[in-house]
Amino acid sequence: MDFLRDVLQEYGVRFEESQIEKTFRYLNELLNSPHNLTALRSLDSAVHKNVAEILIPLKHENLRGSLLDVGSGNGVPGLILAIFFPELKVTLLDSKEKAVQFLEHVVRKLNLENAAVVKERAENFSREHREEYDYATARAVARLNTLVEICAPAVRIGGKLLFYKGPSFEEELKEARKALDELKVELEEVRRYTLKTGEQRCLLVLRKTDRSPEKYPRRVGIPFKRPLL
Ligand SMILES: C[S@@+](CC[C@H](N)C(=O)[O-])C[C@H]1O[C@@H](n2cnc3c(N)ncnc32)[C@H](O)[C@@H]1O
Repeated sequence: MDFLRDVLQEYGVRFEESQIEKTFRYLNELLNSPHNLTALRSLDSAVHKNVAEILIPLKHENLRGSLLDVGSGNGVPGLILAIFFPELKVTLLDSKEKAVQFLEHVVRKLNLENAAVVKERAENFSREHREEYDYATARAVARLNTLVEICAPAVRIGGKLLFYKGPSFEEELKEARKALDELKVELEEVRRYTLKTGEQRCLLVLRKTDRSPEKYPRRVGIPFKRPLL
């Protein structure tokens, strides 16, 4: 736990002791999970990539309201955000059974009252929950044009989409022009940062400016197979 505390302090992330304890329990569950839900094998890299990477670009914010994490998988970023922003109500969405089982197990073990797990495809969920959420988040789920299509319809006008990306984000932004335009989303800010591991990361902050047309998202699989270009 000291290592986790030290790393977050080095990055200037503020925390309470109970959040460190919950995060440590989560990381242990993840690294010992029989479901093989992470490529990370050491606590060291998990602290940087699954915790610090998520909190660094949000360290000056106090997120509150409702948040939909699309393709939560091993719980990143949704579970971490639920731990560090207790005033957020987080929906952890994934379509895979083994991810959902793991997420439900961790939510129960950590007694995380502000997180709920849903097994569904994002294309269906966003269509059924139009304009409901203050935030949508995702990491390592799809390219930006696909993400915008499957996430934006669930976000309210004025709400934000927060996407964690690597150095290829500029190319993805160019490719997503049509998707942003069609789904009524604008790029607000790019928060770039470097992890102590040397990796360059960024958080794309986008804002929804108007209702997304009813025809989006298209049916399951199409935003991935035929992304808006
Ligand atoms: C590579 S994992 C990333 C997990 C986590 N977000 C992270 O950053 O480590 C991608 C996850 O997205 C989920 N996923 C992909 N497409 C999806 C969709 N259309 N609807 C719901 N979940 C989806 C997959 O089941 C998988 O668990």
